[in-house]
Amino acid sequence: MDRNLALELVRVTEAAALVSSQFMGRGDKNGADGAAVEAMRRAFESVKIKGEVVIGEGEIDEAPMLYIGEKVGSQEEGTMEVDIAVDPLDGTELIAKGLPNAIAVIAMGKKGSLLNAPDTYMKKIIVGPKAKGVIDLDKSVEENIIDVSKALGKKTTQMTIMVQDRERHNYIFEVARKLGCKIRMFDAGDVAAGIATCFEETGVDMLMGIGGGPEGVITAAAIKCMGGDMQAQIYPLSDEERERCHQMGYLDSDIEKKLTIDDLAKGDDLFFAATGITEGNLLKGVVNIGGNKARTESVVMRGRTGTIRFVNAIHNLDKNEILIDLMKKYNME
Ligand SMILES: O=P(O)(O)OC[C@H]1O[C@](O)(COP(=O)(O)O)[C@@H](O)[C@@H]1O
Repeated sequence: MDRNLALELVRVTEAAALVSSQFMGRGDKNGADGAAVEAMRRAFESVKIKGEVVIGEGEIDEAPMLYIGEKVGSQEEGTMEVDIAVDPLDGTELIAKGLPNAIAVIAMGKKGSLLNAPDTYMKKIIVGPKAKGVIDLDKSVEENIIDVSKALGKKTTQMTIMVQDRERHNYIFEVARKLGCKIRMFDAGDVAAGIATCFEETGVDMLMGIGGGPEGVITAAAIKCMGGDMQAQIYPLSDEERERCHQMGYLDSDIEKKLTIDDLAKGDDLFFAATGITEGNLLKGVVNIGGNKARTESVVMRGRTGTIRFVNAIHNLDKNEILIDLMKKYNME
């Protein structure tokens, strides 16, 4: 895949971010999510690919748009066949409350490259390039922290670990505190949190914990593009989630399996794009700059070359048809 499709994808994440940002602080996470999905779906129409959604908004009977199996992109003959993983709004609670780190995000890869993960929880461990090859989900939390600290040439007291602020992570907090690590808790949005491990300026050395499975696959594509490392395990937290895995053809033995970054996102024909919706660690949020214009910041990655681009854009909201149509639909003109 020679074309840098990620540069086309950024227009799609920008559309979702611009639209969902209009819902900031309105306490309406479903409205924000629905609008982001619709904006992303519409923006995809102009991307010249034969895409199929492998990670999306749910099964066909659960989601009207961007459902698993939906064909997206122009679908023209001769265009590339690709797997698409979308999260039009990662951090629905964040946008509803106007909190940091909500993003619109897409990962894309050659057909068959992205794991068709069930919409259940997933255990994850993620590090940047310097600690590639040392993480192992079969090891204890303590061993992983110590091995990563050695790879980074840091004492454990100099390490910063990103962990979602949930009771289910108490075992991680306990060990990390015993080793004297700093912990950066986040409330939601583990794609943005995972990616932070690969940008040294964020100060984040690793992420550990149990988050969304779909988000795990999307994160893996980005981590692969940046040369970092990730391991995961599908981790149903209820009988209902386990049943969902079975319905998707996952046996109990598959659920137990340790997934490497290559199991999550195969090869290097991978693309990733994310646009900030609310102000974040890595990306600025959508900012209205007056004159009915808004500025967005996005990051775009390509697996084959490992190029990472930050894209700043100024959008003329009077000419943005997707935004205009959706604001009418949601009575937010
Ligand atoms: O403990 P929770 O809230 O179920 O969190 C798990 C997942 O929820 C999120 O924080 C946000 O998900 P939504 O955008 O669907 O609300 C994900 O990034 C994360 O993987």
